[in-house]
Amino acid sequence: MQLRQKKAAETIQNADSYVWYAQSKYWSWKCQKTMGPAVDETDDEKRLGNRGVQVPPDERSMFARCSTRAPSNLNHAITAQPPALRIVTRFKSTTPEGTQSPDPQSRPPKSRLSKRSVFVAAWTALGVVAGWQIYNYNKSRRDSFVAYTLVSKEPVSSTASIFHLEPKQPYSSFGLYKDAWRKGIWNVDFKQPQLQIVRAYTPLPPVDVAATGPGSEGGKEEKKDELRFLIRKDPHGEVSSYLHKLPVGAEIEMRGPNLEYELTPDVRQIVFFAGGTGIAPALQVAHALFEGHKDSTASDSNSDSVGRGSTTKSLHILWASRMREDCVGGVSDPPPASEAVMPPKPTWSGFFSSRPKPRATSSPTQSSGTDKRVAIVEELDALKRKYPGQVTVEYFVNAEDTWIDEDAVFRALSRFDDKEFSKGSTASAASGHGPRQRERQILISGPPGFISYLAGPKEWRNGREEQGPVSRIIAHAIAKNPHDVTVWKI
Ligand SMILES: Cc1cc2nc3c(=O)[nH]c(=O)nc-3n(C[C@H](O)[C@H](O)[C@H](O)COP(=O)(O)OP(=O)(O)OC[C@H]3O[C@@H](n4cnc5c(N)ncnc54)[C@H](O)[C@@H]3O)c2cc1C
Repeated sequence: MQLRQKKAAETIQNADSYVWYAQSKYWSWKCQKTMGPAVDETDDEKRLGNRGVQVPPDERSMFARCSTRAPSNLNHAITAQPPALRIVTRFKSTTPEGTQSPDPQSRPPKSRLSKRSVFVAAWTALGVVAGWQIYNYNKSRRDSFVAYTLVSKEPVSSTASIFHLEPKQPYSSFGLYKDAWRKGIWNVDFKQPQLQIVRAYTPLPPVDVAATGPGSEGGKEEKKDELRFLIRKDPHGEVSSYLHKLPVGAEIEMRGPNLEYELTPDVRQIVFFAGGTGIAPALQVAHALFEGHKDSTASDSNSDSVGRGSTTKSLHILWASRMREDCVGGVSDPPPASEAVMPPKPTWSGFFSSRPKPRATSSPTQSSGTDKRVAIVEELDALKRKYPGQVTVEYFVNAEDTWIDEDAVFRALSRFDDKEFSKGSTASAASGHGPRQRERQILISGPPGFISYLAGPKEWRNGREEQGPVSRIIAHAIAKNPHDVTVWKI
């Protein structure tokens, strides 16, 4: 400790010597004479004058030689001194040849050090304050409602439309949303102003014009600040029926983003179970999985942080709709060629006796002949074209008696490639430990009944909604087709 203090004092002395040396040279030049120490006390007094300028003894000697004969020069000398000199030389530590280090007692190193400390502390404090202000600014933007305009409503089916919204003000929360798109699943709150109630809605990812193609049915250009939402009309629901009644041009108050699920860069394979408008989070996940972590990759935009290409990523979506009109034109991808072994039929088939008996099939894998496709199906098809073989979709339509049952989950698990890791248990799957479990995820998003039917309900604990244990169809399927996988109920 003492040694460190001594070193610091030496450094300062060296720096000071450099200053004095430079100053003596400057004043020698200015006064056209060689500098020297004051000859006696009177000379010293004269040099300092009565200006109350605090000049250390050594410094006085330098200014003085000049001022003894020409007192006006002292004035000039003090004001004309280069102001930045001391700060600049503070960082120099060598003593110029032929100069003497000043007496350390005359310039306590502590005060010099504290000046620098004060400077550094001031900048640090400024940085902290600025950071805090930015955080608060973002938080207040997130927590306060912002006015958006409903620019168009695009009917998807008799009960659902895609709402296109633009911010009323040119400033907007675009920056906040840009970050959210990269992260994973997020939503915003819409306000019903008369009742002062809010409901959450999930934005659809930006339209990829290149993938849909400007000439194609889905080739629509999206404005930078625009947000789109797939909103189902519940005739008895307060906010959804209010939104569906709004005319184009109406104002909607929105607050967000609220991040629900963060997709970490190590996630490689996802099986996504979507129920109804739960397809919106599935599209968000597709966006985050394939586009979200591109920035963090070093040289190859197709490589992740551990050097594997984005071509090793995969997403299989199982989308269940009530009616065919919600997914018109959707054609299921065939199961993978390697998938051969089907699980034994469940012995507990009567378990869901209150429900229609599930059939272990998704909707047809052949096109029905009609070219008409609803907007969401077009977007899913665009994803499949952009990431061939990596994005696959199965459609289930309850009205056509196709259900996501245990066989469907079993087959979906077979899409997790890399069989060498195909081991584990339901318990470990639910715990979410181990690198493989982070790389492979099962996500379930939809109405509470849908989540509960597939994996058991979420649970309320200490005033918070928690995941709850993974049970039912997903748990049974994992038990029969073991994979290290993490299950998330969204
Ligand atoms: C994170 C999140 C994201 C979401 N994203 C979307 C999305 O992208 N798109 C979308 O369409 N929806 C989404 N939702 C659902 C949405 O938030 C609303 O819940 C939905 O629109 C219905 O709200 P509402 O106010 O219209 O209905 P509510 O008024 O909440 O009513 C819902 C249903 O409950 C019934 N009900 C109400 N009160 C009673 C009562 N006392 N007794 C019996 N029944 C009652 C109503 O008849 C109605 O059928 C999301 C929900 C969450 C949590």
